[in-house]
Amino acid sequence: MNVREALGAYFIMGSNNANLDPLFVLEQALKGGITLFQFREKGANAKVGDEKVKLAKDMQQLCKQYNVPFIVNDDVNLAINIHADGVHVGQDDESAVNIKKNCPSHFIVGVSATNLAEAKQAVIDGADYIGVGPIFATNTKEDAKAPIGLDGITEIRDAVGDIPMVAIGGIKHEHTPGIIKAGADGVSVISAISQAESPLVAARDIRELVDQHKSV
Ligand SMILES: Cc1ncc(COP(=O)(O)OP(=O)(O)O)c(N)n1
Ligand SMILES: Cc1nc(C(=O)O)sc1CCOP(=O)(O)O
Ligand SMILES: [Mg+2]
Repeated sequence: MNVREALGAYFIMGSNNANLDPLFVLEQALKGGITLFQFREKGANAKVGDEKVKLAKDMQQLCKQYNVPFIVNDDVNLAINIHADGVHVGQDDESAVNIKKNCPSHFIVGVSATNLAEAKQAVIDGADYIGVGPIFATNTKEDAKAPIGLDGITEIRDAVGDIPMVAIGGIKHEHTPGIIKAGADGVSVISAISQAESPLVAARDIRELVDQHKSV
């Protein structure tokens, strides 16, 4: 997998993020052209145990049909057990160093960074990509840090070289050109697609802007 390309239109969702059937929403997003999907099942009433595994597998199957890589948030064991394409971990999750040590080499490990120091450390730890944010204020993640804005993206890009990097937090489709111009390889969204009147149109709008503004 070309990670930088995959980061272009990166959709994240769990059952809590959509008012409609999450599998319907995911299929709409896939039809709209998302390039990567992260299964993030957390928050109040999040599915656990067998129900979580079933939803993950159903979503993974859909992603396979559309040839879109499937990443699991936080839950490294789940990612390994269902043969996901990778895992995304934050500062309070299992360390990238451990995951890299114990997982096959094709397994993609994404790491969150909310500031320059965390971004530099993620590179040292061997992250395959970094997720930087929040760029703007967001209501989707309760424990989100203070927004770093577009300048925050550029500051991190200038310091970390060319590691694949995606921006996250409060992003709407119209932010895409500015985010890519600031130095990110793509945009990562939850509500901009999952809460949209048409997830398909929302995904398509983001994908088109990514394709217009991304140089690779
Ligand atoms: C692409 C991407 N970037 C950042 C995050 C946030 O990860 P984390 O800080 O571990 O927070 P949770 O998502 O686990 O609440 C992400 N999931 N994806
Ligand atoms: C999952 C997540 N991580 C963030 C971070 O800053 O690391 S912000 C965030 C929520 C993104 O949701 P929305 O696109 O609806 O704002
Ligand atoms: Mg996490």
